[in-house]
Parts: sequence; structure tokens; C-alpha cells
Amino acid sequence: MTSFRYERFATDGAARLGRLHTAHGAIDTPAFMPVGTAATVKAMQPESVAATGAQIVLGNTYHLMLRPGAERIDRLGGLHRFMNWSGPILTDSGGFQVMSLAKLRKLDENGVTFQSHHDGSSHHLSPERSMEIQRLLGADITMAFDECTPFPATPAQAADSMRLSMRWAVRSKAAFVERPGHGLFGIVQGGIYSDLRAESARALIDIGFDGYAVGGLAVGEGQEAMFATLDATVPLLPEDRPRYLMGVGRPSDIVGAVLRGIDMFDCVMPTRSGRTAQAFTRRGTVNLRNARHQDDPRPLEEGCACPACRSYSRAYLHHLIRSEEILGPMLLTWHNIQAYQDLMRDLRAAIGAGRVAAFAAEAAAREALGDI
Ligand SMILES: CNc1nc2c(CC[C@H]3O[C@@H](OC)[C@@H]4OC(C)(C)O[C@@H]43)c3nc(N)[nH]c(=O)c3cc2[nH]1
Repeated sequence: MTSFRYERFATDGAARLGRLHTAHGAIDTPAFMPVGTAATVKAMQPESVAATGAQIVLGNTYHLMLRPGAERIDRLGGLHRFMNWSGPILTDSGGFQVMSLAKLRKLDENGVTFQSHHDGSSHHLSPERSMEIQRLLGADITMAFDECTPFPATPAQAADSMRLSMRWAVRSKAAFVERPGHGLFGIVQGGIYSDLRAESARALIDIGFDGYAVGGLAVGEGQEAMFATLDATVPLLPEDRPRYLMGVGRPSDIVGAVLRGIDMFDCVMPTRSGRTAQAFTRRGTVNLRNARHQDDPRPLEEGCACPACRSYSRAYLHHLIRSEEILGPMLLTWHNIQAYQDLMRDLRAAIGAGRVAAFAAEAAAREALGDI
């Protein structure tokens, strides 16, 4: 049986080239994890997700506990079987979504009680229940149950919130059922305050986790404050464990975070944007609803291997969007996930070649050109 382990092959500054081994396969890092909130990467079949080069997808405790229910997915063979994804799955622990989606929430030391945003039914999440749900789902990577500190927060608010998450981290670790190839990640909190981030990192290292996520970011603080918080946090994390920056981000966010030592990312942007006619290209984002595309025979992006760029023109993609045809969001979602996987592939190659800083500068220059 595979043991859960992280291999590091090369470093380039703070950036790392590595591989994470799990029960359902390996993940080359730095990696981007497509978001599959309700057991599907929206508008894509699993075969298509795999064809982009993605090796791991995200699921979520909050969404799946409400519908169809964790026990039901377990009875049906677990999340891998249910969604027909044979690769690794990481599930978020649910705290973030409760605070952003649920109604009538009551948070106390034990956990959070809330009403479903679907039907108003009452539910409870605690570190113990979150670990049980993620085990029932069969997640290869389980996230500790935490509170994502809202932004902005005063130092006192951020300290209280972080220390609650650290007490919940102890309970998450105690409730986590060790299985070969399955790992548990702790989540660093502390807002934008370096001293609180250091306290949180130390607390998690003392508990001991298989990986360390940086939470509480990509919540409106802006890129500069996010990078400053990473500068204060990532160097404190163990070098022999993967680092996961939650909810990030745009391509420039990802490049800057890789340069600061982050290995794993998730973000709804490529999938959500694919459904709103926004395409990610090396020359920035392109809005395919714009009439300037209606006679353009060129592919969306030269050299992209996705079906949208291989077989269709910008004029056709524009037509599908204007006609509100389902194929539009399908093709643009595939392209965006492909674009993110290509960025990660290029970043991994640049780190391996010791030229990641030059690559970052080239990528920023290309993006600044804007679409033609
Ligand atoms: C967008 N900015 C952002 N997202 C964050 C997340 C959630 C990440 C989850 O939310 C979705 O991205 C919006 C993804 O799809 C599912 C599958 C629902 O899970 C992913 C966080 N999660 C936890 N547990 N703790 C955090 O401090 C935290 C911080 C975040 N900042």
C-alpha cells in the first residue's frame, strides 16, 4: 500500500519541484486542483478533466453532507466511485463554506450549527463530524476543521479566531483515522498579522500534520497583503511537507505564490469564468461575449491543445456564448482548466531548469500585452 509521502526533486529559490504520493496516485507539484464542489468539476466529464493533465480534484464536506449526504455516498462506494474519478481527491473541511453559504449559523467552541441553504434543515459541523464525513467520502487528503477568519479583522479578532482553529486542529488530528496513503493537512490562520501567523504555524507543527495549508487568504485582502503574509508564513513551515494555498487564484497570484514556496492551489476561477465567457490566455483574459470576436477565424489561443483551440474559431465560441448554447461553457471551461494545467506544467519545468524567476517575468510581460 502506498504510504502518504512528499518527494522534493529540486528547488529554485523558495520554489520547489516535487511529487505527492497518495492512495489514489501521485500529484506533481506545484499543482492546480480543479474544484469539484458537488462531486463534479462543473461542465466537465472526469475523462476530460484528466485529459487536461489535472491529477487531483477537490470535493467539499459542506456541500456533500447536505446533498446527497456523506453516509449515502459511503453506501454507494465512496466519492471516487460516485463521481468516477480514480485519482486523488482532496476535500475541504466545510468551515469556510458554512460561513459563506449557510443561513442562521451559531458558532461555539464545539463547532458550528447551521441551516442548509437548500431547504433550511438544521445541521452541525465539528472537528469530529468533519473528519468522519471526509472519511466517509474517502478523501485522500483531509483538511482540518477550521474557521476561515473574515477579512478585515482586528488583531484581537484574528487572534481569537486563529486560536479557536488551533484548538479545532488538535481535535481534528485526534479524530482523524490513519490509513495508508491518506493524509491530514493543518490550516494556518492569523489574518494578515505576521506574529499570529507564526504562532499558528508553530502550533500546527507541534501537533504534526502531513501537509500545511495557508488559510484565511484570498478573502479580499489583495495580492500585496497576500504575498506579504506568505513571506511571513511559508518559511516557518516544514520543508519536507507540501504547502497548499487555499482558494488561490488568478495566474499571477499562483506564479507569485510558487515563487514563495507554495506547492498546491485550488480556485473556482477557471471553472466559474468558463461559465461566464471569460477565457484565460497567456495574454490575459478574453471576454468572448465581446462582439469584436464575431468574425475572428483564429483559435482562442495559438498552441493550446484543448478542443476549443484545436477545432473551433473565436467566432464560433462567440456565437455559442451569444446563443447561450451549453457547448459554450463546456468548451471554455475545458480551455480554462487546460490553461491552468499548462501554467503549472511550465512552472514545474522552469523550477527543474532553475529559471523560475525568469519564467515569472516572461509570463507577466506576456499577460501585460493584452489580447489582440
Ligand atoms: C476563494 N478564497 C478562499 N477559499 C478558501 C477556502 C475554501 C476553499 C474551498 O472553497 C472553494 O473555493 C472558493 C473551493 O471549492 C470547495 C471544493 C468548496 O472547496 C474549496 C478555505 N477553506 C478553509 N477550510 N479554510 C480557509 O481558511 C479557506 C480560505 C479560503 N479562501
